[in-house]
Amino acid sequence: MSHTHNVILECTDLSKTFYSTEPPTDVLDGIDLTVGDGEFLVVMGASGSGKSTMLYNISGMDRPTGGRVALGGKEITSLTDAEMSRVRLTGMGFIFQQAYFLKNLNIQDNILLPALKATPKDRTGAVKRVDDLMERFGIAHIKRHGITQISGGQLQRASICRALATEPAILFADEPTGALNSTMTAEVMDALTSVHRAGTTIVLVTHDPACAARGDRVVYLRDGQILDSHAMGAWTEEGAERREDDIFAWLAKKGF
Ligand SMILES: Nc1ncnc2c1ncn2[C@@H]1O[C@H](COP(=O)(O)OP(=O)(O)OP(=O)(O)O)[C@@H](O)[C@H]1O
Repeated sequence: MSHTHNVILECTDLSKTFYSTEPPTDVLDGIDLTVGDGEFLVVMGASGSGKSTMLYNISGMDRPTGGRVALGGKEITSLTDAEMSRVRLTGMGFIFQQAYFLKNLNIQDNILLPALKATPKDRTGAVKRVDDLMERFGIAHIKRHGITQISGGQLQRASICRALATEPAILFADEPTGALNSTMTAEVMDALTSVHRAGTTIVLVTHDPACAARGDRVVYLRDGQILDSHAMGAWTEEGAERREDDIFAWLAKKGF
């Protein structure tokens, strides 16, 4: 984390055990993590190292077995389910490998849903925010399309619009380019770089060093622990290739 950043998210001694298995599965084992306000943090690690589980537990989608998580200085681990839902709806945005959109609504109405839920009395404001976002991410012309009528890259940019329409302080992304070809991956990563430059904090889980190169810092997970952290400074198009090589070399040393 850059020293100029204030802390937005802080996890202390976070652990997660699944008791649904016999024997129980320890997945997160004493995670200490600080994310700076406005930081673009990348989470990497081998398959099964606990990346998704960590993302779900730091974002209140799941409840850790131990430890605490504070968002903006406020502990969220002890909130009720209803309080937690409200924090997720108004303070956080989420994107996943698959866009969870409703088939019977067009793209614009899908993007509008969470924004209307967050501010039901301000439909005009929500529509304006959504229109501006769709314009900014190059999908305004397909707003009346159905979700099966657009490309995977457009669908993921729509997911980004939906996540940002509530103006969250932090955006969590779990392998958002995992199902995309390299052209669409670049489109989505350009969108995330723009989101980051506009000041939103991002936590991105990815397997792809080219995507990781967009971040300010990469943490590496192994067996549910943060093994190492690699600070990179701000991404530029000119420096992209060198950063990617640098991440490759860093990962190779960990046997990735
Ligand atoms: N609900 C669950 N019940 C039991 N075990 C689980 C559950 N969810 C995840 N796990 C286990 O936790 C471990 C970490 O899973 P997780 O999905 O967090 O890893 P990951 O690093 O994101 O992997 P990938 O890169 O393959 O997505 C795996 O061994 C997985 O089987």
